[in-house]
Amino acid sequence: MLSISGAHRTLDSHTLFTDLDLTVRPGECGVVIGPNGSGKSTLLRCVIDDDRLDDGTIDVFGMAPDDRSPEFRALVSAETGEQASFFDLTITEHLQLLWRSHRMDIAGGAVIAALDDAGLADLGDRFPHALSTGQRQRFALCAAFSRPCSLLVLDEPERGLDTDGQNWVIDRVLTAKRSDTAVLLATHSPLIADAVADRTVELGR
Ligand SMILES: Nc1ncnc2c1ncn2[C@@H]1O[C@H](COP(=O)(O)OP(=O)(O)OP(=O)(O)O)[C@@H](O)[C@H]1O
Repeated sequence: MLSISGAHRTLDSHTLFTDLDLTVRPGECGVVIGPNGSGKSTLLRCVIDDDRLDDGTIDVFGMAPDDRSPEFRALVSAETGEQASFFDLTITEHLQLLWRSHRMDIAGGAVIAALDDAGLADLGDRFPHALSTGQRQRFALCAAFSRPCSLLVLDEPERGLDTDGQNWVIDRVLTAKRSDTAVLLATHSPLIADAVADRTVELGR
């Protein structure tokens, strides 16, 4: 379970959120909405230990956010638009590397099937820098969706995606929920929010 309690964060003397509580149980999706600059990414960054609350607590399946901890990183799969890539590895090789790190079986056609599911079946031999914006986003999400986790954190997964791509995101989030993954998602897409949210937090009000 993800439990955010009494969360407070001020940046440059501007309070982004205060006394914020949010609980997301396994199989549920918490959606964070609000205008540009309202603090959605900041909240998600606090959950994955890219930023720290000024006050309050975050509990991720019994752990405080700690990106130095292999146990914490095993719990959380995040796509926040800041993925680095190797210049000379194809997207298939990136996925194989990620899956090996999580002790997943890369034999057989599972990697190809995951790329196919993301609409990238014909692009497995491409380098990430040779993909379009939407294709790169599909690849980043494919990586986040395909590795095991207890909490999936997605920051504006709709970035660069066409309507088919947004429906794919919805499908993947609903699949994650069915497998008892907790999902925390920030979005500007009413299509995605309405389809997946069990509870919604609105920032900037
Ligand atoms: N590293 C930083 N240092 C100072 N201010 C920052 C930093 N990162 C973000 N901010 C500011 O914090 C506020 C919240 O930013 P954040 O990215 O969390 O908003 P957001 O709701 O995700 O916005 P968007 O919808 O545009 O993605 C903004 O005013 C932003 O300029």
